[in-house]
Parts: sequence; structure tokens; C-alpha cells
Amino acid sequence: MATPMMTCFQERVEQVIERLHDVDAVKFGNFTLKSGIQSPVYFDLRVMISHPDIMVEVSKLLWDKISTSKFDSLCGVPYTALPIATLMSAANDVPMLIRRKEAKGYGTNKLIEGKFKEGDSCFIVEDVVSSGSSILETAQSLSSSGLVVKEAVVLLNREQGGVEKLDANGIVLHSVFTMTDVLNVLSKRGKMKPDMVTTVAEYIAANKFQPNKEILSAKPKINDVLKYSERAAMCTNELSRRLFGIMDKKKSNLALSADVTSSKELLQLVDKTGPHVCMVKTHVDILEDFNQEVVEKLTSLAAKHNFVLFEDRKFADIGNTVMHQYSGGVYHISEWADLINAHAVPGPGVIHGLKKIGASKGRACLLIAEMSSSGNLAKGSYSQDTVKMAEENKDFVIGFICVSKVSSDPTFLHMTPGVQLEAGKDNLGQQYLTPSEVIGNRGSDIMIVGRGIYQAQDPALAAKQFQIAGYDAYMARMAEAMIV
Ligand SMILES: O=c1ccn([C@@H]2O[C@H](COP(=O)(O)O)[C@@H](O)[C@H]2O)c(=O)[nH]1
Repeated sequence: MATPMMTCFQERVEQVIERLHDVDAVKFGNFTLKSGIQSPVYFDLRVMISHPDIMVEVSKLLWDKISTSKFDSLCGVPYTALPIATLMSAANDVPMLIRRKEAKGYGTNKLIEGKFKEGDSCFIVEDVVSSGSSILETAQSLSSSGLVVKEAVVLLNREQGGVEKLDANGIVLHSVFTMTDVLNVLSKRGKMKPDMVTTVAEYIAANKFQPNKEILSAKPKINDVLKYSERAAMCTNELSRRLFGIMDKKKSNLALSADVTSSKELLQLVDKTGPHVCMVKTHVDILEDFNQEVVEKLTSLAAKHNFVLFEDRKFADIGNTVMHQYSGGVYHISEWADLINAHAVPGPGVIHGLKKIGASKGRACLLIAEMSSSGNLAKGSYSQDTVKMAEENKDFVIGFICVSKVSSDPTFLHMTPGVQLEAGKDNLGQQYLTPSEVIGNRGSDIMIVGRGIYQAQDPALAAKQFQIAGYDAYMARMAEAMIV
């Protein structure tokens, strides 16, 4: 019941909170969140789409909250807020933008759909905010497309640090109601027992995102919350330190796999995509016209665009043979490649042979702990033994080719091939995962992308899109891991 003092807006808010509870969009009990944390409260506002009356009222409340602000367009955070933003846009005749979670990889390949010009302001709409990372991720995509994001509106602020985090990133968050409002309204209306109100209030207070505590409190996920710059400072190997530094400076965790067969094409591709990558990976033995001039030009491009050169030679022989393969033959790989890789199958001799040639030149090596192709044998105890071999040779081995996180040592790099903007397969067993799966969910550091870039109509644009997708996934992973 509304008190005489209660404003119409407050009364509408209370009614919506009660309706959301009645349709099970707000539940109390014992739930395991995506982060693994146990929570006594769970919000699933997606159920609103089955209740058009709630959707309409929610969109009106959100609009009433922001109607005095000035902006050129609205953008709902995918996916729950998309229909809400659509209702707000249509009812108030304000244009809307849609942020794709991932670019299509064909056609215009845009990450932001809708009409806008550089410098236009965009207001973000979201259903629930806890740490603020989803809004931040959307804001980053909008900003990298030239839009200005200064404000966001949310139906429910869980009061877990989202306001502070967004504020630190220059975004003002407006909310229709908070978690405290939910507890007050539901207990007042007899929908919650007092002991549950206390349990939820204590849980919320104890689970706030605290930016300054990130390293101290991030017990099980330490290398998920360490920034590239912090990991650079922990590395004793000069090349891994340089690589983390480049990733930090260029905001890129993208390695281009430049698997083209003509030198001219290779150099043009690398020059165009160079601004977006932290690394270029080559297979020089597929070049039909290899000569020393090509590697000289490649190393100049590496200096021009500041990336690391990785020759994906996959050494797999006894130490004495790999020494010759690395330093001699036609390619003289040790003269120009910063980074090489090796299979662990021959035993540690392969690393010792390569180290004899490469260590004094400041080179380093990755071990292939896992592969992306279907039916491959690099798994289980083989992968674990590969990690042990790397740990015993940390002066030269700086990480892994892998498709999952194989070590928790933050100085090791995890690099994952088989990445496209959409998951799938080729017809020869290559298996593709998306940037958000590889960097965000699996915790890899660098995604290796070949055909997704060099077969795109505009490889520079595709590289930029992978760069944004990979970096957004890294930022989201960091933000999520920081919620303690
Ligand atoms: O397990 C592995 C190890 C290496 N690769 C290499 O990565 C690229 C992937 O190219 P796409 O065109 O993106 O499929 C290619 O050079 C492979 O030799 C891998 O795919 N899987």
C-alpha cells in the first residue's frame, strides 16, 4: 500500500519489485553463481520477456529516470537489456544502437549496428549491475567505434561496487532501485522472512567489488586479475617481459597467423594489420619465394609496429638436429625470429638444443602442451609432463601453445590457436573457439588468428575487430575475477 507521502514513481517501483518477485525473476535460497560464489539471492530478469506488462513498465521507469539527460542514442547491453532498450527507443522516438557481442566476420563486419557519427553520445541501458563489468565492456566497444559514453541506467543496482567502478571509468550510473530497496519492499509486503533479509544484506555487504584489494584478495585466480604490466614486472625472461609490455601498451592480445604463400602478400598483410597485433606468427617454409630480404623487411615491420615475431616451426627432433634446423638451412630462423616453439615428445633434449642456439640471442621458446585440431594426442598426462618440462627450463621456455589454461604461473604465457569470431570447424579438423571463450572463459593470454583475418575482405578491419573482442574479453575477465 502506498503511503500518502509516497511519490507515484516510488509506488510504481514497489509494484514492479513485487511483480518481479511473483514471476520468479528474484529468488532467495542457495545459488551457485557463474564465478563459483554461493549466493542467497538470484536475479533472472530474462523471465520478463514472458510478461509484456512488466517489460513495458520497466522500460517506462528506466526512461523516467533518464528523461532529463541529453543523448543521441540508446544501447542495451546484450542480451536481457536489448528488448528493454527497444521499448524505450520506440516509445520515445530516440534512435537505438546494438552492440554485437562478436562481429559477423563477413559483410560489413561491424561491432555496432545502427546509424551514428563520431562524437555522438550514447546512453547505455542494463537490467542488473553488480561489478559494472558488462556495462564497461559495452562502453568500451561503443567508444572504440567513436561514440561518447558518459551515462548508463540500470533497473537494479546490486550495490556490489558497480557505481564506483563505472565512476572510476567516467560513467555515471543511474538506477531505478537498489538491492536494499528490494529487501525493504519485499519484507514490508510480507514476501521475505526477516532472517533471509539479514542473510542477503550480509552477503551483499561482504561481496563488494573492491578495486584496491584486487591482488591481495584474488586467491584462486591470481593470474586472472594481474594486469599485463604487473605480469611483465614479474618475468625474468626479457622476451616475455617485452611481450607483456607490448600487450599492455597496444591493448592487444592478438597474434596474427600470417599463413600466406607469397612474400609480397605477407609483407602487405603484416604492414596493414601491424597496429592491431602484439605478435605475428609465420610459417616461412610455406613461402614460395622465400629469401633473406623478406625476413629483413619483416623485422623492420616488427620494429615499426612494435610486435614480436614468432616462427611456428614446431621443432620435434633430438637436440643436435634441432640446433641445425634452428640456426642453419635456408631459413636461419634463430637470426630473426624472437620466438619459436617445440613439441615435448623428444624429451628435454629438444629444449636444450634450441637453448644452446637461441638463449644468447635473447630468443625464447613455447612448448606445445595442447593442440586445436580434433583427435590430437596432446592431452592428459602428456600435457602435464610438458608443463613440468617448461617449469624445469624457465630460462628459455616462456609459455605454451594450448587450448586451456595449463599452468597457474603468471609468468607463463598461454597462446591459443583455432580462433574465429564464431565457433566452428574447418574441413580438415581445425576447431574454432571465439575470443570471449578463449580469453574470457579459458583464461588464455594470446589468441592466434589466421584465416579469420587474412581471408577477410578487409584484413586490417578484421584485425581491429579481433583486437577489440580479445581485449574486451580480457577486461571482462579481470573485472569478474575481482569480485571477491
Ligand atoms: O594446435 C595448433 C597449433 C598451431 N596452429 C597454427 O595456428 C594457425 C591457425 O590458423 P587458422 O587459419 O586461424 O586456423 C595455423 O598457422 C596453424 O598452423 C593451430 O592451428 N593449432
